[in-house]
Amino acid sequence: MGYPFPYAPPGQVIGLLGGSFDPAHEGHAHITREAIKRFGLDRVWWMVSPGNPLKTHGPAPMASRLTRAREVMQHPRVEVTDIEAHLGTRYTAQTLAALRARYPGVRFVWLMGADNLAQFHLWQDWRQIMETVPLGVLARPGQRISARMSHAATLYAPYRISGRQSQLLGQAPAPAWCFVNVPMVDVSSSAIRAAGKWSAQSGRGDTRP
Ligand SMILES: Nc1ncnc2c1ncn2[C@@H]1O[C@H](COP(=O)(O)OP(=O)(O)OP(=O)(O)O)[C@@H](O)[C@H]1O
Ligand SMILES: O=C(O)c1ccc[n+]([C@@H]2O[C@H](COP(=O)([O-])O)[C@@H](O)[C@H]2O)c1
Repeated sequence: MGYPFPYAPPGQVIGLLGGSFDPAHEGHAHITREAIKRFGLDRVWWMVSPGNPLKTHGPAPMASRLTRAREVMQHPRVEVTDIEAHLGTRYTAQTLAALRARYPGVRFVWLMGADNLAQFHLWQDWRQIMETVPLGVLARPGQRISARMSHAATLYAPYRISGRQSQLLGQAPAPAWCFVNVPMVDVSSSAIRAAGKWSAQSGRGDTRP
């Protein structure tokens, strides 16, 4: 399976980090490195989204976001992709169904920052996602409590793997989720945009801190 779909043999554990990446920043790179370590992942694929269904503003063009993401994330075990644009999917449940059909035997783990767990119950078919793939959640500044108190965390409390056992997540049958309290990096794409360091039209910008 070639471009735009990375190769993955059956048995590999692939972390998927979906995001707008508008623009990508050190917070994304940091949680990716932590996820590889803490969840014992073979690889991580960034999936630069054609557009988050819950966000009202349109993101910068895909090409600019991909270019920036590849500058920010350079790691031998990470691929930056625009898979969803090629699959024609926007909703995560649809993306996961398409990927599982294309990669039989590959184990996918959905990765997210704690802010996304707090909102997860608003996603389309979120319970189906939960019942299909393990979920790896990484701490984010100001979001640890809301994530822990969230609807998803409460409903699926019996399926939580403790942070100390995070290495089990990749092989765990769904539903399974794990919150890891990693060191936090206080950066967001919205703060970078608000500081005028990323132009939504062209995607060109200076994202140096
Ligand atoms: N600093 C961070 N710490 C932990 N997780 C993060 C951080 N930044 C982004 N993430 C996570 O990365 C994924 C993609 O995030 P996204 O591309 O929306 O960036 P963002 O900084 O959250 O953007 P915005 O500020 O526009 O909402 C999400 O799961 C999000 O929770
Ligand atoms: O499927 C959904 O309903 C859904 C709702 C909100 C967000 N998502 C996905 O969550 C990921 C993070 O989105 P974002 O915009 O917060 O970076 C990205 O892959 C989105 O497609 C998915």
